[in-house]
Amino acid sequence: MNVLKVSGLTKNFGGLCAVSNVNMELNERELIGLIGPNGAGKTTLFNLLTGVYEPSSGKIELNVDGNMKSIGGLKPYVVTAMGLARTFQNIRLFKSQSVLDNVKIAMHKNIKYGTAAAILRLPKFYAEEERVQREAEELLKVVHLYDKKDELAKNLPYGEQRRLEIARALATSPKILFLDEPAAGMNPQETAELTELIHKIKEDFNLTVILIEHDMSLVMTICERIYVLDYGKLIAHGNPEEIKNNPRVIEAYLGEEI
Ligand SMILES: Nc1ncnc2c1ncn2[C@@H]1O[C@H](COP(=O)(O)OP(=O)(O)OP(=O)(O)O)[C@@H](O)[C@H]1O
Repeated sequence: MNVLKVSGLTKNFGGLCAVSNVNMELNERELIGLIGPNGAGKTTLFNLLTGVYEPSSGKIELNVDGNMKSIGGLKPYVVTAMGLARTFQNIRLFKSQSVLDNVKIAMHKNIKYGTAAAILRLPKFYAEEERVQREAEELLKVVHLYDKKDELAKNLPYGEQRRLEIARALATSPKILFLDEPAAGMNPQETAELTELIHKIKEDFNLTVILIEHDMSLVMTICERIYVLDYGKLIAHGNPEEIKNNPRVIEAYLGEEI
């Protein structure tokens, strides 16, 4: 079943067509790769799908309880509340907050007490705070950061900051998780661990995952389907074997390395 459907999606920046007439379908519990050379339009496509940019034209539809609803042009916080969560190419954390607080802040949309309960410190407030604390700690265990929960985010090594971003995205209870270059800056050992982690969270949280990545070992290991962008246009789509052997993709992006 489609969870997200993209038809004729286009984004122009002045005279530049960064995303051009893209069609794409994401199914339930799929792990999808989005690859292509620098400047191909991958991040722009993520920005369109997650409400950061308004499309110049085309349609983005999300499956909401079995009905496809148009979400193109909705604000990022609305799209997040509908179940789309993402991480960014440039890590965005509250650097001077603790690791645990970073996750708790991301859970705010799920907090179920009102302002009065918070000001008056009603029992509901404490019960809810306890639940948030417990769930945030569980998420930190999932991304193997529980031992670092009291450290400031800025003091974590780069690879751990990327995992914390994933925990923050999971804290919004997504249906679809968008990961923008999750392995950037990681060494091969960290990349291998991340590959396993992404696969595990997809299974455990029943997620559809779409990731932008230049590390082909990660992409070819875990992605079931891959879309390839070049100069804003989709030039190929298929399983890893088909993509590795596609002459157009080899010419535009992969070269002889795969
Ligand atoms: N806000 C913007 N205003 C103008 N041009 C933009 C804007 N954002 C992106 N572009 C241009 O759109 C094109 C696609 O950029 P984008 O960042 O989406 O590519 P990418 O495939 O994610 O690249 P990379 O792999 O280097 O991250 C580039 O030519 C870029 O310069």
